[in-house]
Amino acid sequence: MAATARLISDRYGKSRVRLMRVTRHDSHHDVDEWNVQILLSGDFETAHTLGDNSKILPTDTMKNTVYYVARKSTATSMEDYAKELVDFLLSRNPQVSAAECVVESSLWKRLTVAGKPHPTAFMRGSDERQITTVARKQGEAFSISSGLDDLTVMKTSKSGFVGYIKDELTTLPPTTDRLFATAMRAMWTYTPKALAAGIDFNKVRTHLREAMLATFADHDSLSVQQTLFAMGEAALAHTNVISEITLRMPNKHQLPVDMTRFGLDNPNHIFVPTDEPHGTIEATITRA
Ligand SMILES: O=c1[nH]c(=O)c2[nH]c(=O)[nH]c2[nH]1
Repeated sequence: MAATARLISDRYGKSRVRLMRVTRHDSHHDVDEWNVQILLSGDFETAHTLGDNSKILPTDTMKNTVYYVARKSTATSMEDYAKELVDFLLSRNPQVSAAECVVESSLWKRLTVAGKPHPTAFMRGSDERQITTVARKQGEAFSISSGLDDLTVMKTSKSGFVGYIKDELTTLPPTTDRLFATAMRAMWTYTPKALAAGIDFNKVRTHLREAMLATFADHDSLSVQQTLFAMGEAALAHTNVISEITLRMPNKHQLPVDMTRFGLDNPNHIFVPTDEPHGTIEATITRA
């Protein structure tokens, strides 16, 4: 019988493989909590069309590989760990043409006990997650994007929004003094040149995060769009190891409460925090 359908693209793998890594130094321990996804592309057509699994590495084996490579690895960054995982899978599986690994790291902070950081006790940090996507095709170089998500920040000054389109559906009042709250996502792409030369991924991440947060705090914001661009510009100005950055900043509106009903004024004092609906502002920024 003639085929009635054709496979255009496919990949498969394991998602949400959770891993806690404890690095034991004599004086203290360090912990990393990672959520790993690994996806493979390659010669898998007959698995889809004929049910032939002879070229299929089971996703269960991929899950085991995540733990195996973590046990063997001495990588101090999730980027370097992900490179090892991708290389391990590519080198043992000629049927695989490309592998992509995404690692998301949750924050654990050292517990403070009697005013001192505890060497072996930790507290879950904020919702912020650190992210990396590491991919490689057989015989080619790595491509790596890293970033963070759900970094929730707010500023209570230097934010306004005026001069926008007004039509018969406009109800938003203009303001030169509002709260600006967001849970930002930022993903930046490393240049091939920097990747070939070697990168201290943890150091770059710390510095980019600080540069963006400093801009967020001090920027005289005429809109989320303008501040987002300024933050991306600051990140690019900070280091030449990245070529572009994509920022997404939901506008977590804080609505001033109408107090006139109670005979009170409200000089930007009492707000209702809202999660939804929220504005979504995103942009990708590169060097001019
Ligand atoms: O900074 C903002 N950008 C917008 O596009 C927008 N739209 C809106 O209703 N409020 C805001 N604020």
